[in-house]
Amino acid sequence: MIELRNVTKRYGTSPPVLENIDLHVAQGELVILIGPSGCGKSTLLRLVNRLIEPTSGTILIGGQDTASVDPVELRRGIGYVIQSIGLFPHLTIFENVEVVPSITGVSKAKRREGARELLSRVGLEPDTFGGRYPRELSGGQQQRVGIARALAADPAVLLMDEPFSAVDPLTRDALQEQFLHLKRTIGKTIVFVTHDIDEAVKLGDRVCVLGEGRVQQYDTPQVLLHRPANSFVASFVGEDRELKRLSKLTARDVMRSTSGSFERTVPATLAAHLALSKLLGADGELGVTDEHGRVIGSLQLTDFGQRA
Ligand SMILES: Nc1ncnc2c1ncn2[C@@H]1O[C@H](COP(=O)(O)OP(=O)(O)OP(=O)(O)O)[C@@H](O)[C@H]1O
Repeated sequence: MIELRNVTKRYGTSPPVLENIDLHVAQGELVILIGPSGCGKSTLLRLVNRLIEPTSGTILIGGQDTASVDPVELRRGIGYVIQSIGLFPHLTIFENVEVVPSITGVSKAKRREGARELLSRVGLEPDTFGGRYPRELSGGQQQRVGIARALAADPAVLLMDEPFSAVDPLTRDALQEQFLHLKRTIGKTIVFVTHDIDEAVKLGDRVCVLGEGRVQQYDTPQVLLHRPANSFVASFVGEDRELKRLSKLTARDVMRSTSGSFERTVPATLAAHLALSKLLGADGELGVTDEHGRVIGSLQLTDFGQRA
């Protein structure tokens, strides 16, 4: 769906920020861009919607070279959500969400219907929030409006630049959960920038680690955490990477199938890192039970290092 072919970007005469980048994002995929500050994450995102132009190389969306599309037209088909939300302060929440549909000539009734639907989807009750102004909303609520606005033009592609980084950890957690749910239902291709590895692991179908102008690794979170491609990635994902990896799995994913009776058991749906914690407090072995309480497997320490 989105393809970068041999893309290089340099600002002025400085060394390239991005050098010979090849990257493919499949239709409906959520790809996370992550890397140290200044490694070119936002630059890569802005190249996709042509807020900036590559020094060399080609960027395709849906097989079409973006250089051949009028930038304004291109951006109309790409939702863009940034950290400093950029809602219009003098417009109501409804009007903010309806900005693009009103430019493209959608009728007022249809616009409002769409805005109501989108606000509900991002967890804002339209009757409560639609008539308010941005200053009357919390940071997290404003961020939700930003997402609703980006979706209002029904773009095939969504670009998100650290959308949740300006809110407190609890709100961020709630936004992430809701966003995951939303993502499953909207079927958009999403490129999402973050500097937070936990967010990357939680949200990404695949994670692209950028550093020193190059793609250091582009893999699923599981592979990234279990088999970092080099020391740069290993140090970036952190010493606790195996625990992070387990947090994405359940007891069912790591158990060996067996029946029998066990003194201590955990449910199959328990996150694997929590099952490990229980195992460390138990003596040797744990049973794993299904939703009816039947033993379907067992866990030993050696089961936790196997899978990626
Ligand atoms: N318009 C510009 N002119 C010159 N240099 C720029 C410009 N925009 C970005 N840069 C430089 O390019 C590099 C990459 O910037 P970019 O914003 O893409 O990084 P980033 O990975 O998104 O960083 P952060 O995580 O800190 O937001 C930085 O060294 C930055 O100073």
